[in-house]
Amino acid sequence: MINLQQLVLASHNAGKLKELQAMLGESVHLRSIGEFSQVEPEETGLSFVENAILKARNAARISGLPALADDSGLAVDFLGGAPGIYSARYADGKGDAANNAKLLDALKDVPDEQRGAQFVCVLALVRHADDPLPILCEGLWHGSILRAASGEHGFGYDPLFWVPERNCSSAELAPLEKNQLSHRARAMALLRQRLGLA
Ligand SMILES: O=c1nc[nH]c2c1ncn2[C@H]1C[C@H](O)[C@@H](COP(=O)(O)OP(=O)(O)OP(=O)(O)O)O1
Ligand SMILES: [Mg+2]
Repeated sequence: MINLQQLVLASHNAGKLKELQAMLGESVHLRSIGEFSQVEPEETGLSFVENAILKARNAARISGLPALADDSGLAVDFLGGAPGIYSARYADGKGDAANNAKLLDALKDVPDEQRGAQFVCVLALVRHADDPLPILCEGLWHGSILRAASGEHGFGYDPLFWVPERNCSSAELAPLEKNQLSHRARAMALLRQRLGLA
């Protein structure tokens, strides 16, 4: 059994930490890998699953604790699933605003009906760095890409992601609402089931 009192989140993204901690509730305390190291591992995998496992193993090795990793991104239909696993690096590491500007530009001549996209989240949980059986859970969130940014909540591509079931952007959702609908929420619901927390 995994000791969830001492679980490290293998992420340097404060937005993910906030959302995942809110979903897990107070019974699980997520410690940030930033407490142990500021060095981010190179995400050399070719899939969300590979990168999630790589980040989880790295954090478990550094901290000596069980580790949870989140590898996520935005897959845009018109772009053949790009930026996908490269979402964080889409504008060569210049950050969220540059990523969003590049995406708007790539889709500037694309009509509404071809602007479909999915947020993807893979969670990987390892008991220790060499765990041969990581727990893997995936969540998808279907929407489309707006023509301009809208909303102040969330992080990353949220201001560009239209949520059809709520008729607003993901950055216009209250945090509690995003945490019930998102790709991350879906992956976490599966993880909770697997861990017997649901
Ligand atoms: O709910 C979301 N709302 C908006 N944008 C999102 C979301 N979820 C992932 N994203 C975007 C942010 C980043 O461009 C990429 C994740 O990249 P990803 O490598 O998994 O995370 P990261 O580098 O920010 O932190 P870390 O690797 O330390 O966990 O997808
Ligand atoms: Mg990353």
